[in-house]
Amino acid sequence: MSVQAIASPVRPAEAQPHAELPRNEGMPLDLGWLSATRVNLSAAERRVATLPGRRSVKRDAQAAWLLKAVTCIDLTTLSGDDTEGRVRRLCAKAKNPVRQDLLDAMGMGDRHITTGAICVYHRFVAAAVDALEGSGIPVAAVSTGFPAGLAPHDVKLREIEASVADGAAEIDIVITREHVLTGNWQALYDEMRDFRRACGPAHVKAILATGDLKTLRNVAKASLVCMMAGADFIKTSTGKEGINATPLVTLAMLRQIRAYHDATGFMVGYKPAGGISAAKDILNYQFLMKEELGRRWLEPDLFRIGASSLLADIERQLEHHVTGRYSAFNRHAAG
Ligand SMILES: O=C[C@H](O)COP(=O)(O)O
Repeated sequence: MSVQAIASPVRPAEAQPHAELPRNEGMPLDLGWLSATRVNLSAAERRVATLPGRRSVKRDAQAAWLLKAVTCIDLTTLSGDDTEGRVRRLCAKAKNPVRQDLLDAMGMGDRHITTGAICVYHRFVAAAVDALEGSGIPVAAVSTGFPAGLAPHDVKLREIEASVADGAAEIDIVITREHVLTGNWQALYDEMRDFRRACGPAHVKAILATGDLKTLRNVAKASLVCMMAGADFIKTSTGKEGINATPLVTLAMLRQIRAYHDATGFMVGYKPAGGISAAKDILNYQFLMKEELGRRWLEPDLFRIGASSLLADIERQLEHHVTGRYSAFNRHAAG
């Protein structure tokens, strides 16, 4: 079977793969639901431990999954030494994330594969919007005092508004971890509600910074509160915590997305981010998404991968798939 046959869900970027989903409108804060929320740690660990052994895909199937992953990457640069030049180079890579000769060899040369988005600091939103004009690739901005999220609340709201005014279609906000660590769910709900309102038409991804939240139960509750307050996506990490995205934390968050969908009918997206740099690792996240939430959640409107260096390894794996040889990492500088 060819990559093309397997990867047929990888559609041209300009086409709408599915009817636009209704946005998560949120719901009143339900403290009873929260206090009943539990995570069975040992069962979750067992579930995650069996994942790589049970689902290994090879050759054409693996190439198809990896191409699908490319379409879900929020290609990211979030460094103190970022420059407009670096952001523009990243945008060029987002438009052509995989070499044309490799795509042609896989029968995917006409699919106009792009990354899901570009993710940058507010300062670079306007330049990224300009560089991506006509491509259909959205710009995501990390606002709200990223990565600590400890700026004054009104300053965070102004930052969101400024990013939207500059053309950001998606805003990745960071929550105040203290609200979770002190169990102040009302404060977290109110904060998230305000962020959602400030985003207006821009979609909002709530970064939980799971590595700071101490327990999986806290992660599960914070996920629920952010969804109740209207988050379009929940996202694991800023990439700056000591522990970033993991399959275990993913499982805890996906189970809450499922529970929220069962209760409200709203489909909320998921974004693992931080420390995901190996192609083989992203396959596990994709399998978890498919098994826990279903095929629909593999599309870029419900699944994003926050990563600054994953694309380089995916391209290397695809080159190996096509040519039988691995190239050096320095041949894949961007992404
Ligand atoms: O949101 C995305 C992350 O900041 C990217 O983290 P990374 O540089 O570890 O891939």
